Amino acid sequence: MAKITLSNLAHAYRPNPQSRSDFALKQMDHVWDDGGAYALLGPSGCGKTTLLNIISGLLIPSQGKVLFGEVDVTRLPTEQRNIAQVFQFPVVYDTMTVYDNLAFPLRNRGTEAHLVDARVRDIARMLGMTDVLGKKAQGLTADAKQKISLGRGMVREDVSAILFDEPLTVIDPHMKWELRTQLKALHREFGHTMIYVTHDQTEALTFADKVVVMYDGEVVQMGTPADLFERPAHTFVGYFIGSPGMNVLPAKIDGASAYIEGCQIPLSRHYSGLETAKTVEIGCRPEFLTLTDRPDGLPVQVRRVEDVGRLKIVRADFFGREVNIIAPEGASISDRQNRVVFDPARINVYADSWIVEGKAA
Ligand SMILES: Nc1ncnc2c1ncn2[C@@H]1O[C@H](COP(=O)(O)OP(=O)(O)OP(=O)(O)O)[C@@H](O)[C@H]1O
Repeated sequence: MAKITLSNLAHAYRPNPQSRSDFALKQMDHVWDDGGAYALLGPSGCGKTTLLNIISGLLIPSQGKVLFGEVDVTRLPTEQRNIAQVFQFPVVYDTMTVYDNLAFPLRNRGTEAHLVDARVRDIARMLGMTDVLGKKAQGLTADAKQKISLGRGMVREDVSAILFDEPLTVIDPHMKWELRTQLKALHREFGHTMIYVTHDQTEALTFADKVVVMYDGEVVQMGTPADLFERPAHTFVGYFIGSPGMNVLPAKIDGASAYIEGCQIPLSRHYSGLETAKTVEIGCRPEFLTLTDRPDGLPVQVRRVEDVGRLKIVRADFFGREVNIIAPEGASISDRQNRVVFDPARINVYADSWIVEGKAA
């Protein structure tokens, strides 16, 4: 296992990149902890695969270095990087038994038979595959085959990192939850450094200790699921994480107050120096807006209420913009509730899409 350092790293597919927009991966500096579980999360085309390919050795970056521990691997081919990889589609030998498939990476390295046996049985137990160890892979379902691929990825203890590229794509929806849970348990038990690429926020948030959110070739935030929820560093993280995402509204800020169409919204922190920003916005998650009939709330018009079981999502018009408000399951929503109140402690301020810290008010 190894710490992974990305130093001054950037990549352009075109030769002689001139401007920032020529880079599919914009310059980044990160250190990922030894034994950490990281998810690379972002929409299609944001650069996840480019970054993963640089880490796995499929791609040599146009700039910067990749270190595994203290070793510079930037130009080493994949087979010399001591990594395991799990892809979108199962990579298994159909004519071999499940046992032999799982044992393959260890036998390939000359591991002693009794150690192979112990490890294969351990992995099979964690994956719930003990009963099928003697069966040929041929004839197993796609789910079961992908479980074998996951197991093969995890079977070696001495890899620097395990890279997962959207590994649950072929898995039936009801099995996804189970496999995510198993992967998390495998990580807890074996402590590998893991990097998991996905565009699915649920997968990223349940699997990773740290989620690396990418947008337009850039890492816009690396944080725990709680960081991403509570303090999105960029408005994109606010939109992308959460269902529905954060409400982002243009506002004027004066000290510890935000103003929208002249209406005051109190803030819990004091802000200054925003005059030079091209855009100033406040962000507040639907969970921290309350629909009310209190006269001190701001005017809002309910357009639609979606009952999603555990809660209700209220879609409302707020000065010509849609805002989403989450109401409790049992809340009855009437015409009299035509006001909204923001929780001051849960409002973030953004200048040119990036969060502004502010000072204690
Ligand atoms: N071989 C290539 N040659 C030129 N441009 C490429 C190449 N591969 C990717 N790109 C471009 O680089 C950018 C990042 O692509 P990348 O595949 O890394 O994104 P991604 O986040 O993995 O997307 P997806 O989830 O769709 O796989 C995109 O604009 C893409 O068009």
